[in-house]
Amino acid sequence: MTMEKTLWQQVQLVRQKSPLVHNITNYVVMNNTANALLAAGASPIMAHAHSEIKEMVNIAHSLVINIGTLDEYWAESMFIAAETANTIHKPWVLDPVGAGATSFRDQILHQLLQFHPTVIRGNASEIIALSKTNKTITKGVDSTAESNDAVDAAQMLVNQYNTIVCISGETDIILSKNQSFHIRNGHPLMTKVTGLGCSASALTGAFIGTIEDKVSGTAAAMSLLGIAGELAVRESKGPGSLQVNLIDKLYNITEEEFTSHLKIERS
Ligand SMILES: Nc1ncnc2c1ncn2[C@@H]1O[C@H](COP(=O)(O)OP(=O)(O)OP(=O)(O)O)[C@@H](O)[C@H]1O
Ligand SMILES: Cc1ncsc1CCO
Ligand SMILES: [Mg+2]
Repeated sequence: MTMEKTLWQQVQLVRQKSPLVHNITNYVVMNNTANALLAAGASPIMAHAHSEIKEMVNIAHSLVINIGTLDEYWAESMFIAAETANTIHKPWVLDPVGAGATSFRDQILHQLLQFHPTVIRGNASEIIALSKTNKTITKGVDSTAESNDAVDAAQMLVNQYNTIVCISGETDIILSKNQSFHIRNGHPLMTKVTGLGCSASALTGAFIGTIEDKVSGTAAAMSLLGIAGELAVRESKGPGSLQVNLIDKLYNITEEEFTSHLKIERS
């Protein structure tokens, strides 16, 4: 089977299985993230109360931890969730929003890494900062580096934490121990809608909660968002309509659209 077909089958599998994705994410993107998951066929739940975290991780198919609007209470929620996921082998995604911006973020991220995220998805600045907390170049939550600059940093994270790393940007680069993907879909206007990286992480959660091959699942999730994004841009007047059109495209995308627009290389 071609890679295009395989990844499309995974998109369909998420629609059929409708995985429950437990998100501990930030206040900015909760709504868009839940809508992106629903549009792709998954079932989102946002929950962070300490009293319910363990049960929620147990019933969910996957967990997504996003430190965007971190505070002390939520940090503890994240530790409980990540520890539970690691213990019961539930796949989980770490989105290190704003890594390197403050020592608080870096400290929490360092602790979360000890629970071996299945996938880490961040922009290039965040991945670099995550690997070298002593030399930070993150400026807020937007990337100031290119995906390529972050490859060495990502490789280090892959080896040290036995994880998959996805560096998002103009090219999405997915690295694991034995294979890598470069995906050249998406559109620059996507950086003008808040939280599309967060949606990428959440979709990755839905796919790794459904698909056994976590690297391929990550590639399918990133391909879906990139293609849906570039097709949605064609129907948009600016970031406002893009946000809405992207949700529609995640829901409506056809096999023909997916397979004919996919720009992916595997190595
Ligand atoms: N310059 C670009 N050209 C084409 N597509 C892009 C570009 N930048 C981002 N994208 C698309 O947007 C997606 C989200 O990636 P991005 O790196 O912007 O996330 P992020 O910085 O974490 O965003 P946020 O923190 O706002 O959620 C990428 O996977 C890609 O499809
Ligand atoms: C703008 C912003 N600030 C904290 S989280 C977030 C959403 C993008 O990650
Ligand atoms: Mg981000």
